Parts: sequence; C-alpha cells; structure tokens
Amino acid sequence: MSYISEERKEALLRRYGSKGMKQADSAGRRPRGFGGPGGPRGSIDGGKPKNVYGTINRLLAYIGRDKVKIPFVFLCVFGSTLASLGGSYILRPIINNLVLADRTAEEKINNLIMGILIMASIYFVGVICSYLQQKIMIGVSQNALVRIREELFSKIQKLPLRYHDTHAHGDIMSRFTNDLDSVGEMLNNTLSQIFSSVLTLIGTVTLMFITNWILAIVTIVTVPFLAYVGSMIGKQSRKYFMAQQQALGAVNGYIEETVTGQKIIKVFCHEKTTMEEFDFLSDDLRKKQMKAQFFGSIMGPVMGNLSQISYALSASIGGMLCLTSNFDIGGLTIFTNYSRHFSRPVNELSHQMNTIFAALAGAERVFEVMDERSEMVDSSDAIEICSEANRVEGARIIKGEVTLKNVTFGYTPDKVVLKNINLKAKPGQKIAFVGSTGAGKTTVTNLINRFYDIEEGQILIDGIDIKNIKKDSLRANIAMVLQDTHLFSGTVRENIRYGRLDATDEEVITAAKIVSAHSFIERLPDGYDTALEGDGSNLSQGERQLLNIARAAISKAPILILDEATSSIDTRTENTSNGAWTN
Ligand SMILES: Nc1ncnc2c1ncn2[C@@H]1O[C@H](COP(=O)(O)OP(=O)(O)OP(=O)(O)O)[C@@H](O)[C@H]1O
Repeated sequence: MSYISEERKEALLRRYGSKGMKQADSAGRRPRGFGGPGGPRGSIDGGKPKNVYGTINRLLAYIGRDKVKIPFVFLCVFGSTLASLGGSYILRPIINNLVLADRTAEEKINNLIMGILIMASIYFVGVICSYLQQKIMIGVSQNALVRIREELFSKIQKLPLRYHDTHAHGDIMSRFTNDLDSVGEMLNNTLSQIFSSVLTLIGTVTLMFITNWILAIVTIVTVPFLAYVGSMIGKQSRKYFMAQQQALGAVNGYIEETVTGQKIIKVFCHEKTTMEEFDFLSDDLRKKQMKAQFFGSIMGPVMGNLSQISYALSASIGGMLCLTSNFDIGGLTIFTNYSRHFSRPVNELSHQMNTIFAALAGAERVFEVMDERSEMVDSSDAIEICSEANRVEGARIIKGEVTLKNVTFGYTPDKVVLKNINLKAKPGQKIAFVGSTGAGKTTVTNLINRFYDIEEGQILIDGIDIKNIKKDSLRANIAMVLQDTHLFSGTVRENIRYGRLDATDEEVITAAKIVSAHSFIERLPDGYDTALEGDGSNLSQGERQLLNIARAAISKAPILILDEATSSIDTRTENTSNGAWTN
C-alpha cells in the first residue's frame, strides 16, 4: 500500500528540489558538458550575467596593481601556444629529411638529431612559458579572490538584520562558496585558456593553409557538422544534468530534514511514510542520473569518432596528393596531426565561454550583496556612552534608564507591530513584559538595541536619543540574551569571555557563579576548558542558556535584556541567578 499521493510526490520534488539545489552545487559537483568532463558550475542555476562589461570592469578593479602582470601572462600564453604549434611544425623537415633519397644515412641521422634538439628546445621554452603563466596568474587571481572574500565578509557584518531576515542563510553561504569558486576558477584558468584556444585555433588554421590549402578547406568544411552534433548532444546533456542536480538536491534536502527531525518522526510514527517518500525521491534521482550520465559519457566518443572521419578524409586525399602532385610526406604527417587536434580548441572555447558566463553571473551575485545598504552609519556628532563600572575615556557615563516615547514600528510598511508604546525602566528596576505570542515583546528589545530603527517616536537612554549614540557603544552597554541560544566552537571559558574579551579567568568564574552555572561547569570533563561541540549540543538546553546569560553577565553592561532566556532553566536556579545579579 502506498502512503504518498501523486500530489505529495509533486510537492516533494518541487519543495526539496529547489531547496537542495544550492547544497548540491555548493558541494562542487559539476555537470558533464560540451567539450570535457566538467561543465560550468554556475550553469546549474541557469544564471546569465546581466551586465557583462560592468562586471568585468569591477572584477578588474579587484585585480588592482596586479593588472601590470596580466600582459606578461598573455605573453607567456602566446609563447607556449607558439611553441606547441611550432614544435609540431618542425616534424615536417625532420620526416622529409628521412625520406629524401639524395642523402646519406649519416647525413640523415645528423639532421634527425639536430631536428630533435631544435624541437626539444622549442618545447622546453613552451614548458617554461606555461609554468610562468600558471604561477603568475594563480598569484594574481588568489590576491583578487582574497580581496573580494574579505570585502564580502566585512559587508555581511555590516548588513542590517533586516537583510538577514529576508535572505536564506544557505543563499548567503552559497555566494561565499559556489559563486566565489566559479570566479576563482575563471581567474585561475579560463581567461588564459581562452586566449590560448583562440591563438591555437588561428595558428592551426594558418599552418594548415600554409601546409596544404586544399586539405585545409576539406577539414574546415566538416567543422559546422561537428559543431552541430556537439551542440545537440551538449543541449541534451545540460538538460538532463540540470534535472539530475535538482533530483540530487531533493534527496540531499530530504536527508538533511529527516536526520535533524528524527525525534519528531519517531514521536509521530512517520518512519514508514518517510521511508516511502525517500524511496520515491531516490528512484527519481536514479532515472535522471542514468540519462544525464549517458549523454555526458557519449559526448567524447561521438565527437572523437566524428573527427576521425574528417581525419580519414584528409589523410586519404593527402595521400593521393603525395602520389599525384609534389605534396611532401612530412607535410602530410603534420597536417593530419593538426587536423586531428583542430576540433579541440573549438570544443574548449564553447566550454570556456560557459564557464566565464557562469563565473560572471556568480560575480554579480557577490556584488549584489556588496551593493546592499549597510546598517545606518553613526552621525558625525554621535556620542559614546559607558557605565560607572566600565569607564571609557571621553564617553558619557550612564546609569541605564531606558525610555520609550510614543514608539510606533513595523517590520514591513503594511503591518504595524508596535503602536504608540510608552514605557520607562529606571536604573536598577526589573521590568517584565507579559503578552500573547507575537505581541511584540522581542520587537521592543530589537529596537532598544537598534537592530531596527524606528520610524516614529523616540527611544532614550538616560535622556539621550539612541540615534545620537554610536551603535557599537550602545550595544556594548546593553547585555542581551536572545531567545535562541548560540554558542561558538571553543571552550566554555572562551564562550563566556565572548561577552568581554579582556575579562580575566577570575571574572569568567565570577560571572558563571553569578548565574549559577559554575557548579555544572565544574562537573564537565575539563571544567571551563571543556570544548563545546556544534553549538553546545553536548550540553542541556538549560545549561546552554546559563552560558549565554553568563556571557551577558561578564559584559558589565548597565542594561540587561533577557528575552525568554530562562525558559529552560529550573525555577530554583532561575531565582538564584536573578537574585545574585549585580548589574
Ligand atoms: N523579522 C521580522 N520580519 C517581519 N515580521 C516579524 C519579524 N519578526 C517578528 N515579526 C512579526 O512581528 C510580530 C511581533 O513579533 P515578536 O517576535 O516581537 O513577538 P513576541 O511577543 O516576542 O512573541 P513570542 O512570545 O512568541 O516570542 C509578530 O507578528 C511577528 O510575526
């Protein structure tokens, strides 16, 4: 008996497919496409750059002073391509020397050795050029990538909370991983490869015409046919590859959700349905993968066999020309060699163009984040504040009186969450907000901290409008324990010290004692030096909350905001920690 309906199957593919796409491609899996085993990464999204020239110009700006090295890179590419073409052209006199009847065996051997030495020297110069080109280009691109990555990371720190609320974390992460990866790949290899492919193509065609114009025309005539077949298979391959990525994403997304939701699955006895849904997604992946792999794997052999036809054609016509006219054997050998490799730069160019477009689309997604408006900058006359216990030079000492005057606020213009709110919290006073779910309690705390700015009304600290206080200074004076606990990878001590980086070990212990966390920390295997795993998953929910509160306690901030921070703490510990609070 089937547990899942057709509608549910469709929904599964739709929901998990789009959800898992990013995970699948951020894992770096690449499509098999036209002209090689790996296709462009970003093409999975079908991303096309909107402003090619603008984006290229912006990327060039990140290359900065390294720009002067680029002409040298191109010179090296020019050298290595010329060496590769020229090296094989030397084969012509070498072979002709061997078949000429008017030379002695000794002369032939001497000429052969000389020819081989010249050929080896040319290839050696090519190797040096390739080495230099790679070395310089990798340096240039890595420098540029570091600059982009650092600027993006710094931008993420400056973005207002509103941005994070409206963008999925996975999306932001994929700009760091997937998009930057494709930009890196383009800068590392693709630019110089394109130049090399174009040069190789022009060089090969020229040499083919120089060697024998009749054979050159015969070979070139077959190109449109090869390109047509290649693009047809490529199109199919891309289509099925995208379907495969989507199916892979669906499987990954489903696994992720069921692994994290195992407890709930068991509680509601959904194991069988879950299994059946997974089987369906897995089978869907199998079908799409088979097609994608098939088209991906026939591309090489089909193109190879087709170019053999052109090879055979030029070899036979060339053979006849040798017999009937004065076309030399050496010329025929190098010509067949060129014609065999002739389709390679054509294939590579189309593959490289895809990679470039994917990388530019990736770069645009990165620049999109950089162009977002940062959190509002402090006004030039904004002041700093500090507490008596934590004096800062030049800062105004505050006691911690918080006033909300006629505050009206909504996250979106169409929905007002707080309307005309007035309240006053005096220094030393404890105030609790009680209200139904979604009433706006967390919102009030978000506003005091200036996670969001209000449109109407005023929020004052000791009579100073918070808009006139430097943001960093304001937040340093408000210790906030959020609804969601968050602990960083590190020891218990480091996590508490996150509240004030210059706190001594004694202060860490005092803060833990204040919030009644000391005794449980002592019982941990390494006490304060116990390493916390994955957001503190080796602790209980209440213990995690206590560490978050200790982190707030150590900060010596005159204002403390607890947003349901004690919901998982037993009442006795809650009372002791509340009572012992000294701020
Ligand atoms: N980032 C946001 N973007 C848009 N709307 C939001 C956002 N955060 C909260 N809201 C909405 O604002 C309203 C107030 O939310 P808030 O989190 O302040 O409630 P709360 O009183 O703290 O609720 P709870 O007791 O459940 O924590 C809710 O209707 C909520 O849907």
